[in-house]
Amino acid sequence: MADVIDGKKVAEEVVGKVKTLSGALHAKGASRPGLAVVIVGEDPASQVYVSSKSRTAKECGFHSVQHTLPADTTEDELLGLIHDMNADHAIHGILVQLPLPSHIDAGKVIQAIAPDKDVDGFHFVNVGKLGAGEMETAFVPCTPAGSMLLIERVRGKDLSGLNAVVVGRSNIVGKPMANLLLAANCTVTVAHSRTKDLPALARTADILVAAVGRPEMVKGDWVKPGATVIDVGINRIPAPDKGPGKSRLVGDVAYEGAAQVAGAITPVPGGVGPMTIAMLMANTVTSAYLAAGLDRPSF
Ligand SMILES: NC(=O)C1=CN([C@@H]2O[C@H](COP(=O)(O)OP(=O)(O)OC[C@H]3O[C@@H](n4cnc5c(N)ncnc54)[C@H](OP(=O)(O)O)[C@@H]3O)[C@@H](O)[C@H]2O)C=CC1
Ligand SMILES: Nc1nc(=O)c2c([nH]1)NC[C@@H]1CN(c3ccc(C(=O)N[C@@H](CCC(=O)O)C(=O)O)cc3)C=[N+]21
Repeated sequence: MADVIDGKKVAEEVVGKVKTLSGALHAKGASRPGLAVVIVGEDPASQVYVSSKSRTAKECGFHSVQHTLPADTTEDELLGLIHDMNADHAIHGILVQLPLPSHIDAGKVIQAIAPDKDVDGFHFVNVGKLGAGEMETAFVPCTPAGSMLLIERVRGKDLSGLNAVVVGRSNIVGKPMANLLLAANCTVTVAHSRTKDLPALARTADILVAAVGRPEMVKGDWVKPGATVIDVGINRIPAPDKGPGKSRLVGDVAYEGAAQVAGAITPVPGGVGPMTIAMLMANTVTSAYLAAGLDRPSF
């Protein structure tokens, strides 16, 4: 049976480190890290994540601001808010919760965030820095960054020569994940909906990352014995066994089968999800250190 990678525990360790760094910044006379989270509309799933982000930010000793805007907020109003936060010295990190309502151009909004406050790592400046290996000043997207920390916990920091397969090529997970693994000297293959014979490809992976958004798609017989399996998927599916109208959270990996074969595997919940929030805090404290002219902390 695979080792279960406890993302909740590693996330708590990261948050503990952020707390210490945040306190040290205060002791140096610099302003404490400030994180602003913006949510447009009433999507209940988004609200759960957003309140969890705000709670963790406060736990880290951050100045934490949450803007909950009505669903009919115009693009110009949102751009105006971002403009103000870009100029606000108390704010070191800006996160606009995705998805946005369809009348707002999400791409335009993301590119309006100052790159040095873009703690999601979605701005083209940060995308480019990651692609070019400029890691000293880049903000790396939180989910792939957190997944890398989990992989390093299992395999150590030297991943040289390992075969990595990333299933999914989104800008927020798949592509940055592939870039991080490449920067760590893995041989990386990125799979997507047009990939031929995905099960056979997946079986070549020493490190298999599933970021597809399809509940339990990756089966046990897709997994190479001993592989490290990182399940990024967060899918809420009906669970009539728990009662009428009840639901359950599952990943993109069929956990029971995969855990029979893998060397180590992340559970859902309690795997990558908590790491995403922890890395948001890490990016925000990093932004505050860089704004204060201090060395970049490492995680
Ligand atoms: N744990 C966390 O903190 C986070 C979790 N997530 C979760 O991760 C998952 C992925 O998110 P995200 O990257 O935003 O999703 P997207 O929908 O943006 O991307 C999904 C990717 O999977 C590919 N894909 C879809 N179907 C198949 C298939 N049958 N075979 C192979 N590839 C396929 C798509 O291919 P193509 O490009 O060809 O369409 C696409 O590249 C979701 O479950 C999401 O909820 C997301 C962000 C954070
Ligand atoms: N600008 C932006 N940045 C994001 O990082 C971003 C976003 N928009 N939109 C939505 C996705 C999704 N996301 C998650 C964060 C934490 C958990 C998480 O903590 N999950 C818990 C379970 C939570 C539950 O029970 O629902 C776990 O996996 O254990 C999941 C998903 C961040 N996202």
